Amino acid sequence: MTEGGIVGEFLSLKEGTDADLLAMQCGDFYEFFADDAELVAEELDLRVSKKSSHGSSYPMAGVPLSELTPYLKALVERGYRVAVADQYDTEDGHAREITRVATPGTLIETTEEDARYLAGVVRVSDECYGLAFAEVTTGRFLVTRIEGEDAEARAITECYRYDPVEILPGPDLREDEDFLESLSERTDGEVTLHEKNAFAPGAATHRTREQFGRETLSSLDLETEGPEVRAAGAVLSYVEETGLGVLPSMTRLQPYGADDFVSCDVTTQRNLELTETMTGAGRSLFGTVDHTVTSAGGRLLKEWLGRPRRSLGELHRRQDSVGALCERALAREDLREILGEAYDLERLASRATHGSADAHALLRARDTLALLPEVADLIGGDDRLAESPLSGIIERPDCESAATLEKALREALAEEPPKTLREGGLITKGYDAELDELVERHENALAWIEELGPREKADHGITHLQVDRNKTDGYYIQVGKSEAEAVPETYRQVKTLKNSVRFTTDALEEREREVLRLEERRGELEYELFCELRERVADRASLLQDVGRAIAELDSLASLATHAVENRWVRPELEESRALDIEAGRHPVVEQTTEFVPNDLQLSESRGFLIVTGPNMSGKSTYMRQVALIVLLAQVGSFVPAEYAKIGLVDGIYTRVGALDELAQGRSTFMVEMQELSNILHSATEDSLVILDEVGRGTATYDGISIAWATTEYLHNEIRAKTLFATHYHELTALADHLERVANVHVAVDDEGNDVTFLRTIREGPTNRSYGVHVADLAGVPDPVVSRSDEVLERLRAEKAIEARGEDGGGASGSGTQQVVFDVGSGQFETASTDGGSSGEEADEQLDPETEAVLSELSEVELANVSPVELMGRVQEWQGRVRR
Ligand SMILES: Nc1ncnc2c1ncn2[C@@H]1O[C@H](COP(=O)(O)OP(=O)(O)OP(=O)(O)O)[C@@H](O)[C@H]1O
Repeated sequence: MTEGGIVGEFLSLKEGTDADLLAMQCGDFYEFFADDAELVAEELDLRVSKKSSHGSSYPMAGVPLSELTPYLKALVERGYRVAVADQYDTEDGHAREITRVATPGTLIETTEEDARYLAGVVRVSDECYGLAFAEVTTGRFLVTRIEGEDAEARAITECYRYDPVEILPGPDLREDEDFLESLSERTDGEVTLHEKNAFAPGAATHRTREQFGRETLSSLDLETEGPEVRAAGAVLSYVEETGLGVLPSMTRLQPYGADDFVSCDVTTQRNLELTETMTGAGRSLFGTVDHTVTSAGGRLLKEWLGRPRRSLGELHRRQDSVGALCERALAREDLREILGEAYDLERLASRATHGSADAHALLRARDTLALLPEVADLIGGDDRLAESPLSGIIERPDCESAATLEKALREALAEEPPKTLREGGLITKGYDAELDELVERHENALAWIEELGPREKADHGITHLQVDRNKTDGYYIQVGKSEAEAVPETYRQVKTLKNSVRFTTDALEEREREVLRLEERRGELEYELFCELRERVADRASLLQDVGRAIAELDSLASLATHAVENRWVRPELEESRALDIEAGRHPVVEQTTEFVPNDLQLSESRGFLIVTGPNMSGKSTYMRQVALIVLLAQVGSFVPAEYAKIGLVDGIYTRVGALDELAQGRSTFMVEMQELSNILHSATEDSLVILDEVGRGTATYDGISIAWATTEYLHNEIRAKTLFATHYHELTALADHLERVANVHVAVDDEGNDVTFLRTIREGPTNRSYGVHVADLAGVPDPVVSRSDEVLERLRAEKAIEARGEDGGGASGSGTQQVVFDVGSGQFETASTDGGSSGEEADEQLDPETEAVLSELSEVELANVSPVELMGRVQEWQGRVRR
């Protein structure tokens, strides 16, 4: 350190932290110096001034103490990690030390409704990952282990699901650029390289035990030193290191297993537009079904949509609750009205433990706790709701303790406290005897001063006299200039103004000192009492979290019920089977903006694979997504857009549809398509739902058909997953005749005359033609091109340049053209030239009679009855006849 003084102190503190910026308290301001000042000024539009220190001049930018929070938030949201150094008194002046580092994952002062997860990711081997997700604003703390061949992809999917704002990769991952790149493609999280030791098995286990209790790991069946525990330990150490003091709000370690939830990989979540649309425009599923009235409810509903469940019991519980709320419209509206008053208790709990909750925050906690009995009465007072699982939800938190805490807050807090914490006015009368006495003395002293003016006026006959107070002069008696001479001797002049003179007296000064002393003492005592109260609330963090969670759950369920009623959704029958039976199903998002044509779907043990054909734009994709979304909603516990639905539970939903966003990233569409296909073929099981839209389209036709063909066979024969496959390759429709569980459906169009009308109705069987040229016309392609396309199409149709051939060998016809036929029996393409006669149907038809006769004799030879010599003679004879 070369510089001394305040800037020297700043620079030396800065050197000791790996944060990007340092905000250092200097009296009533947090100051940034040198390069930091320039950068912060630029980012936040602050004024830069100059600070001279030890003969040099440095840029300086500052924000008042009370305004640090919004500035910190803005800097952190722009990706900076900001260290904060606070000032404290020492015997010979002040000293400063870094008390916390604000980073994306540990920013508690957020106003965003979305969860802000901090993730730890540990890799033990290619097939074993441990993950921890902590939300410092609510104290949630989840861990999971992912094992198996596709562990990496699934670990990334988990990260996508929680969309962490900050990620701490373990020691084995930080060098793996491919992994880090995938992570940054899939999430917006900042990657932070936290110290390697924090991930060490022993240290991490120790820390996790310290946080959640010694026995927690074994009671939760978590392996000591396991990868998820290592991730958890690292996250805890990071939160501690950033100095936020929110660790106490992390009260519960929640392990979860992949088997609890329906697998729904990143691609599928994006394709189905669960929480965001692919183009950024329009509504996502969440945007459509979200009617929650609290931010915690909204967060939970979003989480539910991203995490459909596999447990019939849990789903039935949610359905029963939604069902009861659907039936009781008035009670539902009352419930939503009460919940609408609730504040985010989970976040309040974190702010209390962090020490950043002010009196208004505690009042909000109090008011929200007070809603609990109201909600319980409402549910208990309605038979239908009372017998539903809703009553279990409201009884889950410890209502008695909640009432006690609410009472304590009611008895302590003043109704309209000031925003600041050190000026008094926070605590209500009757809470603390010492404070009451102080307040009384303070009020008496103030009353004495208040009465001083009228008293002096009366005693000394002065008309223009008033007693007032300001910052520089303190209390004073102000007398009009004309009467200034008439004041008694006890008055001492302190200031002369244009029209008046200010005086003080010994008695007033004494009272003033008393008032100031009492004010200071009152401020201190109230602050102490407030901090005690806040600590008491912080100690009950887990109670607040429970109540907050119950409110969020009720809100999400009421939201699902509201949407179901408003949109005539029905309760699906759920069962453990392979059935999927949907009558008059609709797309939950498209139905909001379109006169939607409902469609059915039937899948069963014997019919598990649908090939969906139909013209472009007819509605194939919409139909398939609608099916996937209905299944997903059913496994969230929601009602579904249909007249009737029976859903056999699935263990995963996999989709392969357009790849808009990947295109924007400049990757080859076909490559992406094949990677996605590969993921599906690796991950899907017999119990999964697979949606394939146009697989193989991005490459040459033959390659495309071959891949589509082989994929169908593999899904049908090996994986046996429930599948919907939309294709423009009509050749594939022939598969229905050959693969037992494959059936064809098509989207019907009415093409009477020259016009094509999309009927949007799904019918059994394959479509007989495509309507691409018509869509080109609709899209405004110039007329000459459209009419020429029509001509070319007619020719191609007449000549049947590509068509399928079944095992019976029928199907192809025509003459004089090159034929490409697909032999269903062999699964191979054959190219046949009708004049060349090398192979295929056309060649057969053109054989001359002599050759035909030879072939017929050949086929009749019974090898067992012919000697080799005789056979050679006959072959020689046949050759002679054919070669002629
Ligand atoms: N059942 C329906 N009722 C009303 N409108 C529908 C229905 N199905 C689809 N649509 C509308 O039809 C349009 C085309 O649908 P979609 O994209 O599903 O067609 P597609 O057959 O998959 O097209 P392509 O083959 O070109 O990908 C969309 O705008 C959609 O909103």
